[in-house]
Amino acid sequence: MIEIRGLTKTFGSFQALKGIDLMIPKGCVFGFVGPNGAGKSTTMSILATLTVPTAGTAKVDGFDVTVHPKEVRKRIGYMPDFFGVYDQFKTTEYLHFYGASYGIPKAERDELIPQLLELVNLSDKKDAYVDTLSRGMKQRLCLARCLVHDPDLLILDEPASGLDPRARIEMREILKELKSMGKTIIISSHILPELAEMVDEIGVIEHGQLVAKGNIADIQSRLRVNRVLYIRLLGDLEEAERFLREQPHIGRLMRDEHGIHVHYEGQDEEQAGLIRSLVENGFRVVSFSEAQTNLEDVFLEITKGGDSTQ
Ligand SMILES: Nc1ncnc2c1ncn2[C@@H]1O[C@H](COP(=O)(O)OP(=O)(O)OP(=O)(O)O)[C@@H](O)[C@H]1O
Repeated sequence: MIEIRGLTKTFGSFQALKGIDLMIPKGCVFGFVGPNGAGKSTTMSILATLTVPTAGTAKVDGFDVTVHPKEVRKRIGYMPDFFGVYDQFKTTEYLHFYGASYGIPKAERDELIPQLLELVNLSDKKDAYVDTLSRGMKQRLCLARCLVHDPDLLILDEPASGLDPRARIEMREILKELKSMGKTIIISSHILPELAEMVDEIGVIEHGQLVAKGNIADIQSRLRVNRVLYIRLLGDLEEAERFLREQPHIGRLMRDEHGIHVHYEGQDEEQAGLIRSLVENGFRVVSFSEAQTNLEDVFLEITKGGDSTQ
């Protein structure tokens, strides 16, 4: 559905995108993550045909965004990271306005708009003025607007930004429903653990370069994100800590009242050996557990710079 090759964008002498390659298959929900200013919005704006790339190509469903922008626009719904001001409109009028600009006849819109309002849980606000809606409601209305012409691809720039936890959950549920309708979705966000629950793949962008791509488990194993072990022990914890420091693959250690948190760089085999040597050396191990690393850890690991991203 999306085919990006060598995409570059410069603003004056500043290179916002430095040759991005990215393929996103049909039906995929793709999470685009990266720190502020990394180039997410610029990439999305190019896909939405609103920004012209300096070099490289971007295609949507086979159509090049610069050569066939009209074909691209028919196939995409774009939600920017700001909400335009249309405060004189009621929600229904707002959707009619967008529907009409896509050339959808009035009779069709009359049928479609209540369905869209229902999909985004705004049926009870159909006669409300847009400026009286809460931020979460405006975001959902904006999403409904993107769907008015039934596009195959949704480009959503930070749709959950500024929403409270309940509104974020509502947004997530709507996105799940859109996924089940077969839409391809590219979504950017800083709310990484939330993204993890709904995306099939993530791409991490930093300083205008794609530094990692794949499903979260793949990226974790490729980056060898450190495991964090928690070893609960009876007896002298200080002595256990000294012993652990001398073992291979041990990173940072942190002791609490009952045990020791260990940042561990070894694999399963070595980890099994570590348990054995603790026991063989007389340490009374009560439990040995492995904390799950989450997307937040992955993100920090990737964007800390250095060779971990290569
Ligand atoms: N029109 C412009 N003129 C000059 N610089 C720009 C322009 N648009 C974007 N930039 C710069 O390009 C870089 C990438 O911006 P972009 O908005 O794509 O980042 P982002 O990853 O979406 O960040 P955020 O998460 O803060 O929205 C930034 O350094 C930004 O200042």
